Amino acid sequence: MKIAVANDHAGFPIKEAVLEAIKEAGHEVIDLGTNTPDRVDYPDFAEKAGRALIAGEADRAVVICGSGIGVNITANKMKGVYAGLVSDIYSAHQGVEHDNMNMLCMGGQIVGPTLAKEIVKAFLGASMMDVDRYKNRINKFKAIETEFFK
Ligand SMILES: O=C(CO)[C@H](O)[C@H](O)[C@H](O)COP(=O)(O)O
Repeated sequence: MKIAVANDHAGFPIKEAVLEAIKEAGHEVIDLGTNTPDRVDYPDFAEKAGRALIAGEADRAVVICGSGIGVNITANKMKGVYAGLVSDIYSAHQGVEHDNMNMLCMGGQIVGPTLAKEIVKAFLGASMMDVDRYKNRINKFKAIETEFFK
């Protein structure tokens, strides 16, 4: 898969670990920055990753800020982006399996590089489960998205 990666200055410290995890799992990185510790604004980077998903340039995205909250809020304003704020391995795969999460958000000030790698690998290794009740719930949140976002 092609995986978009975007982060602000506070996500930068775990970025290298995230890139390593994606490559080790056999996927291609689309690096959307930032690539220095200089202060930037997280919405600009969450937006880049969301646009890459919506345009079909990326299959999934990993986005990092300090807490993960700013990028998570921003990304979920974009129709077609289903972002989850994750700091544990179970949620990293369950979010895909049950909820079709296509963007993983993490906090670079919350999650260390070793855990971040495991989270990314769990996210990328997961697929949406073919279970009617999960699909039905997704259809329900997409109906809400259609009503409120357009
Ligand atoms: O965590 C964040 C938003 O949820 C950001 O990454 C920043 O770390 C946070 O807003 C603090 O910003 P600062 O410019 O580094 O003080």
